Amino acid sequence: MTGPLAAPPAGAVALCVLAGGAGRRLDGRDKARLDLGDGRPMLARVLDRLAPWPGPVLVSAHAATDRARLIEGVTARRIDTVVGDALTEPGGGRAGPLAGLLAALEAVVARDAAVSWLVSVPVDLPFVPEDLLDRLWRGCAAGGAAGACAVSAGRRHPLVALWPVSVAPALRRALEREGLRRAGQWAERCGLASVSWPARDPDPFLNVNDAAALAAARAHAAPRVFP
Ligand SMILES: Nc1nc2c(ncn2[C@@H]2O[C@H](COP(=O)(O)OP(=O)(O)OP(=O)(O)O)[C@@H](O)[C@H]2O)c(=O)[nH]1
Repeated sequence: MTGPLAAPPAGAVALCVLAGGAGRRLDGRDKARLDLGDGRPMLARVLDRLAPWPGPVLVSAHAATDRARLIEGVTARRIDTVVGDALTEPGGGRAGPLAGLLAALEAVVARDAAVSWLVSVPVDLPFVPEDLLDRLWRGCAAGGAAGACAVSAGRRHPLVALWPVSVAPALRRALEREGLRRAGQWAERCGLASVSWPARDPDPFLNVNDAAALAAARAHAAPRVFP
């Protein structure tokens, strides 16, 4: 980043919601479509919390053909592009979230020269903080880093991060030639600044990975009914 700008230039930061997972710990349910009891699919919830996003909005699916299923019930939200994964495992299996991140980075590099950064957010974070871009940006600028990654309760969340789009070729090399798959390793390699969020209940990065986390998220998200 050149100079600690107080805010990103308009249109310079894309958003990518990663939604191409298999959801194995939730018996294969599509997390993007989970309703926490507030009448919205989780993808809509995440987009609502981060709206209005001041740049292109992408959703990363495993295959671009997943588009119709993914955006059903979400059409009132702004989605500029749904991208399919940039690579798969031999046989067509999922290569993991970094394959989705790469697809999004390559898509914005190819289509929009005004975009220099991209924020990735997994779709299974229904309480993602509304000040995500602001704090990641300021943490990145303050640390003189290339990008920034969210931390809560002492844990790094390598997929909740601000990336310079210029890392796309290096990410492709790492995925294809080294077989790198772990997001934490990739974040480490990019030298991202760590940006901590204050503790709160629920944790702003509560991750709906399994039945227990889904129950906890539902307890926090459902509209309260007062007698
Ligand atoms: N585009 C894309 N996104 C993925 C892929 N694998 C995981 N993700 C997304 O990355 C985020 C973190 O995924 P995980 O929780 O590790 O995996 P998951 O598939 O959602 O769940 P499990 O199968 O239970 O591990 C979620 O938002 C997923 O939708 C993939 O192969 N491609």
